[in-house]
Amino acid sequence: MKVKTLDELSKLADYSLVDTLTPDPDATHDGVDHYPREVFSGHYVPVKPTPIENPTYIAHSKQFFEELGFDDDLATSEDFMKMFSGDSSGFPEPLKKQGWATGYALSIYGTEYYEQCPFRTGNGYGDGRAVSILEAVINGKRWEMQLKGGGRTPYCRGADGRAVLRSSIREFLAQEHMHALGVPTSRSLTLYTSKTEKVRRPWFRNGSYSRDPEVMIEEDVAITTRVAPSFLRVGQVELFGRRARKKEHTRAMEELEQIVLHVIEREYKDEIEESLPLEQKVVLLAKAFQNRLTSLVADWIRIGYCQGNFNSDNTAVGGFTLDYGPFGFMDMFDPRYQPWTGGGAHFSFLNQPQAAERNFGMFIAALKPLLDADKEAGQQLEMIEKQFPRVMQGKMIKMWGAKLGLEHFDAELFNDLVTLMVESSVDYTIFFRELSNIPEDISTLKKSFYGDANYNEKLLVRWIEWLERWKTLIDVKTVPEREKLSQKMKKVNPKYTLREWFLVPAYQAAQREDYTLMHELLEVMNNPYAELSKEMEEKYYRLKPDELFRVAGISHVSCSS
Ligand SMILES: Nc1ncnc2c1ncn2[C@@H]1O[C@H](COP(=O)(O)OP(=O)(O)OP(=O)(O)O)[C@@H](O)[C@H]1O
Ligand SMILES: [Mg+2]
Repeated sequence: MKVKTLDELSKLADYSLVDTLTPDPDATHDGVDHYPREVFSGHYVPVKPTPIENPTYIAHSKQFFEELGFDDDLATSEDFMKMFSGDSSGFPEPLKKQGWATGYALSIYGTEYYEQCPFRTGNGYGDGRAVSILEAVINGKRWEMQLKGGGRTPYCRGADGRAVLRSSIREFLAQEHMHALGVPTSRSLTLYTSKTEKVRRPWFRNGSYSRDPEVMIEEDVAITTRVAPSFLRVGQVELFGRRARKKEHTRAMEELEQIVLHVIEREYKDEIEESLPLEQKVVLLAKAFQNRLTSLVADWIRIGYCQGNFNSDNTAVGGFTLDYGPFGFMDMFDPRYQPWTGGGAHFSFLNQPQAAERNFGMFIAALKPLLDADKEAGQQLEMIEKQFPRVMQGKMIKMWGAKLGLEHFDAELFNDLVTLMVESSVDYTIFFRELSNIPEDISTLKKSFYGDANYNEKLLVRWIEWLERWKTLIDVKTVPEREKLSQKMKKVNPKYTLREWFLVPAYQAAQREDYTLMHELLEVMNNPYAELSKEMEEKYYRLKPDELFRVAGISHVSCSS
């Protein structure tokens, strides 16, 4: 039975888990709480979303609707549209008219920060424009639904609480693409925009090469609803860990314990036995999260994804991708690829394992106060922390092995490949996809070369030698064996990734109310491993045109909101 109406959807609401948490004792009763203020305690602030004006439908994820059992017509029905564009006035029972926003702490590459909060205490930092409005159990699975751009909360830090159409389209498409790539992620439900409500954002002049934004532009606002088992972040656990460590208030330790048990219930229920004592649960949680986080980062690298802003508050404790802000899918292979001008080298492409380790370290630090009385558990936690590089390395080796179709990873072959890829300026996606065809010679691999590598005899000779060595290692003797390996490699080496220069014309057209490109991208990027039509191949399986390199807003972004 499909969910066809908001009434039917409301029957699936189940706030029983969020209701076990502690609301901010200073919160207003009506949820009208839209100015920056310090929130000293509690796990969330009840807050009403602010609807966008005259919401217009742009897209919903058909695939995700199908998975949830939602009828497609729901996405354009009046009351559903109202709900997911921020208007809670007409909600049927038992839906809550107030949503909730959560506070979190920030650390960047393993250092605690407080300055990002207007009060310099960390008490004003959290979901500034993300408002959760529903927790529902659908076909036995619990989902939280969150409006991004749903208006100001006490954590808005003076900003407008909105997301613009440009960034919302990027996020909407990227989430579904990531899922199709087989990488854990929050999902996209719907995307609505307003043609009358606008906000101003710093941006670049057309065709500019500037690293920093040069002008203020006016943009349409939009709301994407994202969906996940929870939106718990490392930064959130950190907030309570810091408060407990500093004994900031009498309930600080209790609130930390509550949030940690909540994390287990929401994200690790199947892996951690309910009846265990708290200390053991904490140790198992650390281990389980380490396992997920390391797999996630290896997956990002497999598909050429750089998160750009991999702070602890952008790290989901459930171990999935969250916050599609200044992200990017790499074109030309560069170990130091970083699409965000504000991001720095520590969050660059091949440094993501190290950044993950730092975030993991902050997670461990947040858990520590709970183990003060149990020395042995404390030591186990430290052991787990120390194991991070080894676990991460293991996942990386497995991933590179799979990308190369090798049973046993060969470090020398791999290192030589990285050197060659850098020296030849190779398109990351096209190279591995072409290699997955197990080519006779290097002629098809050359499709992935940018620049002059094609005319560099010495380099070509090295490529020929490298390919020969690779072939001896993959050891396929018969045609069926070769076909089998090729198919296997094509399942880990996508043909299509959501490059920024595909996104730009799609959101530009959307600003003119032309959504064809956006829908085409949704279709193509939902099938990233497939062989699609010749037309799609010519459009989306090709090198980035020369003239788009270094162009602001295409090769790098400054602001994502
Ligand atoms: N327009 C805005 N209004 C209010 N708060 C904002 C706005 N833009 C960003 N923020 C807040 O700034 C902080 C850091 O920004 P970041 O880009 O990580 O967040 P985001 O893209 O809004 O977040 P996320 O996807 O992680 O919820 C977040 O707390 C976010 O809520
Ligand atoms: Mg964020």
